[in-house]
Amino acid sequence: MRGTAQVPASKSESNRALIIQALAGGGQLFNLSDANDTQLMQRLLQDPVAPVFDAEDAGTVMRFLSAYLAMTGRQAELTGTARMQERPIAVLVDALRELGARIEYAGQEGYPPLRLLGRTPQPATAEETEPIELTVRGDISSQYISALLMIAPTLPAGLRIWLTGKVGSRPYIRMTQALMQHFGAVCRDLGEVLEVRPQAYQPTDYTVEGDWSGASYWYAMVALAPEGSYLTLPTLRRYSWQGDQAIAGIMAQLGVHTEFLADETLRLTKNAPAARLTQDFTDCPDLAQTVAVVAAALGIPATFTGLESLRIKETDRIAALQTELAKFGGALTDAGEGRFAVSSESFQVTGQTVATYHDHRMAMAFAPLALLGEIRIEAPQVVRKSYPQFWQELEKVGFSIPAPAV
Ligand SMILES: O=C(O)C1=C[C@@H](OP(=O)(O)O)[C@@H](O)[C@H](O)C1
Ligand SMILES: C=C(OP(=O)(O)O)C(=O)O
Repeated sequence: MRGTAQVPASKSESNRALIIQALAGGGQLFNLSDANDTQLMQRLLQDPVAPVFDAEDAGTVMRFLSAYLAMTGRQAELTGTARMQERPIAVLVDALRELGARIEYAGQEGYPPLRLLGRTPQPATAEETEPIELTVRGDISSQYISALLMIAPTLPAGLRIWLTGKVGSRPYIRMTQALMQHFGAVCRDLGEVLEVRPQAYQPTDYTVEGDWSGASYWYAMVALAPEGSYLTLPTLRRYSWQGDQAIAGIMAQLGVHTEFLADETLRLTKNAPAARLTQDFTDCPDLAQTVAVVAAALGIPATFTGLESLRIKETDRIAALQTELAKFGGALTDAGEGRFAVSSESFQVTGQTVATYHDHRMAMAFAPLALLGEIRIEAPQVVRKSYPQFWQELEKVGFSIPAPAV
C-alpha cells in the first residue's frame, strides 16, 4: 500500500469552533469538517426559532447545544436517535439547572430528549465578583465539562468547576480550553479546578486541523500492510490539540513509524512491531477499537485499561468488539479490575461480515482487515458521522470495494 489519503477535518475542533464562533458573534472558520456531526451543528446553530433540535447520534451536538441553548435562554426541545436517548446527560442538566436553566426531561429521567424552558437569571452572589462554583463528575463524559466551559465566559461572574471522580477524555477538555483561548477567553486549569472569569470572546479566524481519530484507521492499515508500504497524510499538525495524536505512540509499538515531512504532512512507514502492548485509553477512548483490531490481527497480546466510557458511546463498544473480533478468532476478555485482554488464536480473514451497530468506528476499525482478506461491512454509510469520504479514500489507495450483490 502506497499513496496519499485525505483525512477529514476534526469534528471535535469544528463543533467547538462553531459554538464559540456563535458566542463571539463572528470570525471565519476554515477547513470545517464535512462530518455529519459538524454539518448538523452548523445547521442547528443557524436555526434561531426551531422548536425541536434533533442532535441525531452526535454526542457533542447534544451536549454542547444543550448548554448553549439553555444559557441563551431558548425554549426548545432537544432530542436525538434512539441510542442518543440511552446516553446519559444528567450531570450536565444538573449543572445547567444550578446556573439557572429550567430544563425538564421529556422522556426518561437523566436522558434526552430535553425540554428547555428558558432561564431564570442567577441571583447575584454575595460578592458579585465571585464565580459560581459547581462540582461536576468527570468520569462519565468530558463533553459535559467542555459544554460548561464554553458558555462560562458569558456568565456574569464566571464559573469555577470542581472536577470529581476519575476524569476521562481529559485532552478533549484541554482542546476546549485551547480553542477558547484562541478566541480570547482564558480558562485557568488547576487540575481539579477549572476557572473561567467573565470575558468577551473575540471574533477570530480559525483553520481546523485534520482529524487524528480518522488518521488512526490509516495507521491500522500500515500496521497490517506488507513490508515497504507507506502512506502520506496531509493536514495533521506536529503540535496538535487533539489527544488522539496518541495514536502515533501506540502504533509505534504495533510497527508503524511516524515522520513529519513538513509541519502538516505526515508519513507513515511500516516497521517491526513489539512483542506485546499495554495501553491505557482513559485519555483517548476513540482509539480503542482501532488498536484492538490491529493487535488481534497481528497476534500481539495486549492489555487495555481505561475503557469505562466505551459502553455509553454510539453503541456498547466493548460488547460490539467482543462479538465482531470473535468472528475472526480474536477476543477481548474482561480480566477484572478495569483490565481487558486482547488475544487471538489463528486470526483469519475469510469473507466474514462485520456488523457495525450504528457506530462509525466499528466500520472503520474493521475495514483495515481487508489487507488480510475479503471482508464485508454492514451498513457502511455509518462512516458519515465523522468521515464521509472514508470508502472513497480507501479506493484511492487501491482497495477494491465492489457494490454488494443485492
Ligand atoms: O469532546 C469531544 O469532542 C469528544 C469527547 C470524547 O467523548 P467523552 O468525553 O464522552 O469520552 C470522545 O469520545 C468523542 O468522540 C468526542
Ligand atoms: C464517541 C464519539 O462521538 P460522540 O460522543 O460525540 O457522539 C465518537 O465519535 O467516537
